Amino acid sequence: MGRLIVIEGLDGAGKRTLTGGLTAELTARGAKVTTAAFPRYTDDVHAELVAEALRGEHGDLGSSVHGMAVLYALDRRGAAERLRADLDGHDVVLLDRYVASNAAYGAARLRERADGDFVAWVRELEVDRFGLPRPDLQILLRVSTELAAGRAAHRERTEADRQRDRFESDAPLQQRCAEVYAELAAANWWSPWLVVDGAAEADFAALADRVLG
Ligand SMILES: Nc1ncnc2c1ncn2[C@@H]1O[C@H](COP(=O)(O)OP(=O)(O)O)[C@@H](O)[C@H]1O
Ligand SMILES: Cc1cn([C@H]2C[C@H](O)[C@@H](COP(=O)(O)OP(=O)(O)O)O2)c(=O)[nH]c1=O
Repeated sequence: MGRLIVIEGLDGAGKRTLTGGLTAELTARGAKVTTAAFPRYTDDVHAELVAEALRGEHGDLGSSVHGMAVLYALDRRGAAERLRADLDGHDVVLLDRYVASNAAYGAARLRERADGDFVAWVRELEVDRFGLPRPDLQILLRVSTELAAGRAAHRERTEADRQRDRFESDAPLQQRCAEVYAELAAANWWSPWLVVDGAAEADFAALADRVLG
């Protein structure tokens, strides 16, 4: 049974970059690694609906925090069987965003904290009801909202298909989201967390040690 490792953080925190670097380091050590990223915009109809709602389609769906969260959750539910198979066949499965993204972004939109009703609702839905695999480690890439926004804006200008959506360009929302993430990590919500400074160059060797337990 492989280890399920989740990378969380704001848009522009460096999750994709860390996923790539960590995969290279782990593979160089001989580990069998596979990765996935949520939302699975091109592979799942629920994630497709999320993208459309973020563009203003589907009436008031995009303004419903719970409605959007159910779609993100159904995307993961549809991936659960594949995730379990991947865990059976690999040493490490690395995920770029998972259940905690739903908790952090939804709570931030509702101006709640990590100990509020929304985060408890996400846990009941995705953990208790959908039975999604529990991560062995959740890594929070912590960066200031200014740095994350600066990186995301730069990426938006230089890479195709990396436009920020309206929530990702909302600085106060990102700030509240960062706070909920910090609280989730401090509480070791659902499983153990590791907080990493995303402003610096990542220490892939040290991280790989933690990932391999
Ligand atoms: N540790 C880092 N130091 C400097 N720049 C970084 C670092 N990590 C990522 N970046 C850059 O910041 C931008 C956003 O990174 P990315 O990995 O796409 O973030 P995310 O997946 O969290 O949205 C990219 O242009 C990337 O090259
Ligand atoms: C996976 C997930 C993402 N989100 C939010 C976080 C981001 O604002 C947004 C999109 O995720 P993101 O990973 O930033 O996708 P991309 O950069 O490819 O557009 O969705 C949730 O609210 N709940 C979730 O479960």
